[in-house]
Amino acid sequence: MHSTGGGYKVNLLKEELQKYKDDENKIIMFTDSYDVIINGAMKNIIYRFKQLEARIVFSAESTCWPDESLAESYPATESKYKYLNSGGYIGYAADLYNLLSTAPIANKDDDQLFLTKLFLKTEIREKYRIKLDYKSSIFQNLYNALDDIEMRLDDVFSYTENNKYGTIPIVIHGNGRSKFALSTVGNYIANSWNEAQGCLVCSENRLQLPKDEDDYPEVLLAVFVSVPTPFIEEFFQKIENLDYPKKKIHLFMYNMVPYHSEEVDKFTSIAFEKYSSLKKILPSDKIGEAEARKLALKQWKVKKCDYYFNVDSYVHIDNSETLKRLIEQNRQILAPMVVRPYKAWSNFWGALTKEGYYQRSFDYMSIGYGDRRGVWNVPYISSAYLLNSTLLKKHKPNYELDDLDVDMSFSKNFRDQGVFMYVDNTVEYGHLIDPYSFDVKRKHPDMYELINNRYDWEQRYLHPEYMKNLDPNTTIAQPCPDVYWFPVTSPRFWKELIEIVENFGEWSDGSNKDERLPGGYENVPTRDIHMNQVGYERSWLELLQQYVRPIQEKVFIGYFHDPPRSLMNFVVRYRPDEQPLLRPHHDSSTYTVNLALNRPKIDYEGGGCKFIRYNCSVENTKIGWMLMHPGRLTHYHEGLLVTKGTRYIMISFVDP
Ligand SMILES: O=C(O)CCC(=O)C(=O)O
Ligand SMILES: [Fe+2]
Repeated sequence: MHSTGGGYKVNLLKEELQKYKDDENKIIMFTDSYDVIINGAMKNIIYRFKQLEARIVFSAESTCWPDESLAESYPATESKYKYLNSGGYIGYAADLYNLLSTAPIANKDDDQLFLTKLFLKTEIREKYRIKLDYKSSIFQNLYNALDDIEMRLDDVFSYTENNKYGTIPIVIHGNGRSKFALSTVGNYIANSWNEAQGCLVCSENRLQLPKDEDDYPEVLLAVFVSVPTPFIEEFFQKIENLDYPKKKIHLFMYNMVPYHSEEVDKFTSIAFEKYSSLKKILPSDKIGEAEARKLALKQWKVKKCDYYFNVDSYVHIDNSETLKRLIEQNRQILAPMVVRPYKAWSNFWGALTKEGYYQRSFDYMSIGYGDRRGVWNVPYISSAYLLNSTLLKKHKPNYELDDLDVDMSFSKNFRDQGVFMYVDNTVEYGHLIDPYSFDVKRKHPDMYELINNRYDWEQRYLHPEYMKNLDPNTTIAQPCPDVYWFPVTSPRFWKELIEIVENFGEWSDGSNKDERLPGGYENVPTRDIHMNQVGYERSWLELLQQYVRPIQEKVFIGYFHDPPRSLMNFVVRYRPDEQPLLRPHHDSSTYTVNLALNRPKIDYEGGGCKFIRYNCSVENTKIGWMLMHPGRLTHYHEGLLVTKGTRYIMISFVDP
């Protein structure tokens, strides 16, 4: 407002001041409004004004604007905030009226320039005892001052402290390019959030969904599969689980990844009957993402839906209440906060660099980790968000701004229009998948996601009972002396691991000659496929480190080796007509792990592992359960004869 048009503010104020032009005791404060937050009581403002011993006080800032050349005419001061800012001032009515009447100002003129020129005239300055608020006792202009201020949160009152001058300013002004900093501060001050009660504004202006589901607002649910995404089955399952009447949802399904066609079809063929309508864009339609997003918005209008709920394929909506809660929160643009588990990557930014890219805000981690909960005004959201159709009256989403990608365009478009975007972490809504290194050329690529998407990998591939192993009260089973036995992987893991190796298919020939080994010789050969042949070595070693090592430390006490080292990790295949058994031997390992990948008496007959020194065999091996035993000296062992079918096991020689 400082540029053309600021003069209008002065003229309006002057007109209003007419009423009090002779009042020498009435105190009047003027502030801008759309970029100002007042965080304190009137009596405190008056108290501080009186302490400044002036008739008129202007707010001060560190940049001389709009006419830099006036800087040298300013009175000398130690303060960093040397220059007048016209966004806030306070004074006695009569003095203010007379000051503003000293000279005329056109509506289109710059108010800051006008007031600066008055201030710079010594006789006027002295006549009205005009001072600048050098220490931000009342006014804090945020531009170029963000390093001077710090958010202070206490049990009842949140405030910004000016560290440079030890003051607690009351009128906070997001001047110039500090608008987003003001929004950040505004998440806390003016009774928005405090330490004791958390978010105070979250319960304001909420919307109550109707009792009868038939009266629920209609939602355009736009699902975007734009990149190959791990754990897409679970993604669709969670969409399906959303607790919202499907007949009130119009579905827009965009898929541009041929690999996901099957899952998308599976989902939409069921969705087709349940949802109010379905529009589907397939890879063969050859429609780019930005274009598709435009079509989705169009569909929103065609179907006249009250809301637009965007969910990208790498957002798992774990909380089935999400859609309802977002609607109830009643904002124009609201994103459920989602974060990559164990990482700091989320679907919002707390602050922006000058160039408009990501910057970590002072509260980013507290919000991301959920230490602070609320509904936060932020400069960037993506991936999952609810738009209210009231937005469309004045504003249009735009996914194609300048050369920016769709997400950057989306947020920048609203920032530029001054529309606030919020992210909600009042509860857990879900989490983000990291699609970055997902390689769909592999067989069962999700199996390879232990490192990048550990949380989801565990949900799908870790044995449901695994965690119990770690409970100090759980004794690990010991079918033979110093042979431990525990569940590690889920049924799906063994099924897919077998399919990975069988799909690869290049089983060793079972002879002593083995080109895959450094010496080229295997003393006790098996028919096997090594994990490095199917690209699974890194994942498997991670599995050993994350899930096997803790149990090793529990049962073989005093032995620590982190990470476990293992050069030989392989799936063994026993068949009556191929290699049906393995003769007695020692392993070249400190300890060996032996994971059963299929079921005795169902998938094969015979088989098992016998520990000769103890005359003890484990034949009733359990799928997904792992045997762990010392490799040498005491645990001389053999693989027992398989008489029918195929037996698969996964072996590692740990710390050879
Ligand atoms: O068949 C078994 O369970 C034992 C396999 C084994 O000892 C090995 O591969 O070294
Ligand atoms: Fe062995």
